[in-house]
Amino acid sequence: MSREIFLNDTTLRDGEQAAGVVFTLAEKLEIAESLAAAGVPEIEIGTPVMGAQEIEAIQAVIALRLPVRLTAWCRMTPKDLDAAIECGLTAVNLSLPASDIQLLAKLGLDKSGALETIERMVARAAAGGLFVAVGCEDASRADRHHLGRVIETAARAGASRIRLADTVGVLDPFSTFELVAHLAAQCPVEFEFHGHNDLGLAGANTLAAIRAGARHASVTVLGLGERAGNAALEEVAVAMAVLDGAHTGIELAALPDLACQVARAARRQTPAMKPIVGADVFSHETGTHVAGLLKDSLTYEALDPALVGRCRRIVIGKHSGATAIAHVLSESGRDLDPDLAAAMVARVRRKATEIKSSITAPQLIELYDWLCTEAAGRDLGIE
Ligand SMILES: CC(=O)SCCNC(=O)CCNC(=O)[C@H](O)C(C)(C)COP(=O)(O)OP(=O)(O)OC[C@H]1O[C@@H](n2cnc3c(N)ncnc32)[C@H](O)[C@@H]1OP(=O)(O)O
Ligand SMILES: O=C(O)CCC(=O)C(=O)O
Repeated sequence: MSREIFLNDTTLRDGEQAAGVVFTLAEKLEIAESLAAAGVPEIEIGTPVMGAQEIEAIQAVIALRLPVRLTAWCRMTPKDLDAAIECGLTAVNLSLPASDIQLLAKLGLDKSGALETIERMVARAAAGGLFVAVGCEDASRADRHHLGRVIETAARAGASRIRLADTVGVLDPFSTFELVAHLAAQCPVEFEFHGHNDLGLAGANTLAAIRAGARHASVTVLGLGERAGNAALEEVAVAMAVLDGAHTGIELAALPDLACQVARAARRQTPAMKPIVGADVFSHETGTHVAGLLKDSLTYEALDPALVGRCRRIVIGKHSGATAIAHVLSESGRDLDPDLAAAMVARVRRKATEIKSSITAPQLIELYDWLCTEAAGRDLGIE
């Protein structure tokens, strides 16, 4: 992909909206520093109108003078905008629902009222010298004609970017591609996609949006965010690198540590099979896979673990074959006698079934030593 793509991180805003998640001031500062060090170009750091504590945190992040754009989420109201200005922010995401259901039920506003609000509030923010992104909340359920008019109105009033949000996560990659291609083509300013993961599609939808023309995408570390979360920074950045050869400026090898840091601060467990950063995603147990991998790692790996600062792990367990077992034994200087291979595989399988787990290297050595002792006993005629 030749276009430059910007992955804008909203861990500190949408990520912290995940139920029960609270970052301390110190954690916010550390996360912001790590995001910047990892090459994230823009961080949405909070919601100024939440009050003094949030404003203090936003000001503290600003004071770090990180080499990134800092933005904050604001409802499209003077009160929210003033709170952002009080923080000293120079960029804001001014958000207004785009769908009828949200406009009417939440705000009691019709479409023309929404357009008037956008015109008035964007002009006000832009006149104050702010970089203005307009967030179209629930855009994926909005009327397309209205979305076109939102884009036109916001751009005319001085917005520099439009953010299309799939707020309740109802798009799929096909509908995302089609919608973004349609809107980005008529958008005279930058275009951002903000996906949610309610159907497990946020990452895929984000890639589809980028391929359809979005130059910006919202992401969060680990996909932390409202309900099922957002598109995960680590998944989108790595998928773009591996599938499209695209460079987002993100330091891929920094992502696992960043994920640990955010998981700790969020007090969330990272699932072992979470792509890129989960404990087991570069671990291989299955016999045929390990036999293939030992010949050429491309047989069973989408990416080289080293790309993201990780290591491949061969695990011995219920599904191991003789090649894997011989390989692990060789690491402790033991040669698996070909005559004992089938018996060793059977013992490993029995042991793994018994303990319902994988087998550690010391356990494997113990099994092998017993087998050798038994075999030697048989050779000597001792039963
Ligand atoms: C999809 C998203 O994630 S968008 C991001 C949402 N972020 C947040 O909500 C941040 C955390 N929220 C809060 O701290 C609080 O809800 C606050 C400070 C924003 C508002 O607090 P309160 O004044 O107590 O309002 P409350 O939460 O009860 O209701 C939300 C109000 O915002 C209004 N509102 C919601 N979205 C918008 C919008 N985009 N533009 C203008 N007004 C809006 C609602 O109509 C409602 O107003 P009402 O009280 O007149 O009915
Ligand atoms: O307002 C926006 O830009 C996006 C807000 C959001 O987090 C969402 O709609 O999911």
